[in-house]
Amino acid sequence: MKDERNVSLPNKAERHKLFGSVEPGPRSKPTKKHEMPDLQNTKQDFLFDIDHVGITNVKHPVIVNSHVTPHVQTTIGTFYMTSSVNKTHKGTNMSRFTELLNQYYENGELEVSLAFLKEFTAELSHRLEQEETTITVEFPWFFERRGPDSDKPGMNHADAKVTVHYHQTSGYHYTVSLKGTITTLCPCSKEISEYSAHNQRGNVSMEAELTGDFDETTTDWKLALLEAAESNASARIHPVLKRPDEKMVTEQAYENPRFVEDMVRLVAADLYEMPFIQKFTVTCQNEESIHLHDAIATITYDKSWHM
Ligand SMILES: Nc1nc2c(ncn2[C@@H]2O[C@H](COP(=O)(O)OP(=O)(O)OP(=O)(O)O)[C@@H](O)[C@H]2O)c(=O)[nH]1
Repeated sequence: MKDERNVSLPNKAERHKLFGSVEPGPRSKPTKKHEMPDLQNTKQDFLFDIDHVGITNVKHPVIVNSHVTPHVQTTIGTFYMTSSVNKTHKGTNMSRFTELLNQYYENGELEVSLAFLKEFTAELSHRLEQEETTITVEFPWFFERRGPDSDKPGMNHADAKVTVHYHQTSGYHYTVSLKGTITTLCPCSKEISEYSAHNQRGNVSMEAELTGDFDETTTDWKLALLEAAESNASARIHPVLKRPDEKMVTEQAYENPRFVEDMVRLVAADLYEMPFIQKFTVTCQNEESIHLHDAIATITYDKSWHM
């Protein structure tokens, strides 16, 4: 009996034609770079200066250094790279962003440090002949976490983000962010219930503007922000917990109940005490275990308000 599933295939070129591919049409435009019009470099009055123009959502392998284990990690960075454009220029030269990124990568220098990003933004500003450049890199940061009793290790992670803004006359400006995860136990539930208290996974997001003299060789900003969130939580999150560990974190959470309001105020106090932070925003969002909705609280504070 004939097998209906057997088909007689035309070759690949014929298949492409079958599905709509056509022969190339006549070519009239130049193919050599020096003969091509360079629209983005047109100079005339284009009405407005542009604050930021460039490329975003660029994924690239990067190296992250950390003051805790693992000290060096390769991860994926998502880049946002822009320059200013003066109103006398039509546009920026977008190929130069990824061209420079690749150049640093090939030289083995593509690490997410303030030192690297300072060099990158200044070089980009020079190559684009523009006054200001901004680079933001978002990346997952991994850190080892051990069980509180068993000392068994595992890997946790937090979402990190760093922005360096360069201006040819006023210099550099740094902003860092970290979103970490914690346990919170509800103080109200503990107070009113005969037994137990509901608890939840809380997400603490911190964004901080660093002072110009911040020294990344002595302070790991990722670790400082993580500690601000975790040390004020009902309990830390762990990848590996044996029963004695589980008992410890459960009891610790019961002894340290926190509302979202408590969390943002306690984290704000720690960030306020860090001399290398100029301004910060902290948000705590709890994935409530007794609701479908989340609870949320935010504080923004600028130390210059009270100078
Ligand atoms: N300015 C601008 N460029 C765009 C836009 N959309 C795409 N392009 C990019 O234009 C780039 C090519 O322009 P340039 O980077 O100036 O290329 P080029 O002139 O050959 O490069 P240089 O010799 O370095 O000046 C490509 O990388 C495209 O991605 C846009 O909206 N604005």
